[in-house]
Amino acid sequence: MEESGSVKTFEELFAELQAKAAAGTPGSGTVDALAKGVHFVGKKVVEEAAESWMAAEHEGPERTAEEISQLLYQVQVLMLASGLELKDVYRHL
Ligand SMILES: N=c1c2ncn([C@@H]3O[C@H](COP(=O)(O)OP(=O)(O)OP(=O)(O)O)[C@@H](O)[C@H]3O)c2ncn1[C@@H]1O[C@H](COP(=O)(O)O)[C@@H](O)[C@H]1O
Repeated sequence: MEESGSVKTFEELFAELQAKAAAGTPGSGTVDALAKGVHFVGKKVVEEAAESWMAAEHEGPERTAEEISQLLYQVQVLMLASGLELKDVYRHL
């Protein structure tokens, strides 16, 4: 599964989402999700976790990677919705 072109890292994505949340960027799905709140975002996390599991069992590595990327995104939105930064999570690793 070689990646061509530019690759966004976990840290880069979080910085991008933080900036959009702080600016309230119009048209941002992240800003919209944050406005809906923790309950809405939490359900998205569970949904993407389930889809990652199903992809891993039935759909192969490429689809699994795609679903996991969405799970990582939703987890980051949940961090923002909870007022957390990456360092708050990393200190538990
Ligand atoms: N990586 C992601 C990402 N992964 C998933 N998603 C969102 O999560 C949703 C879930 O994907 P699905 O295909 O499961 O969604 P769906 O079932 O078709 O649609 P839903 O009903 O669940 O919305 C997508 O519709 C996106 O809204 C993401 N939205 C944004 N990003 C990244 O976040 C950055 C900021 O995005 P904006 O805030 O929208 O500018 C972008 O540059 C992207 O790199």
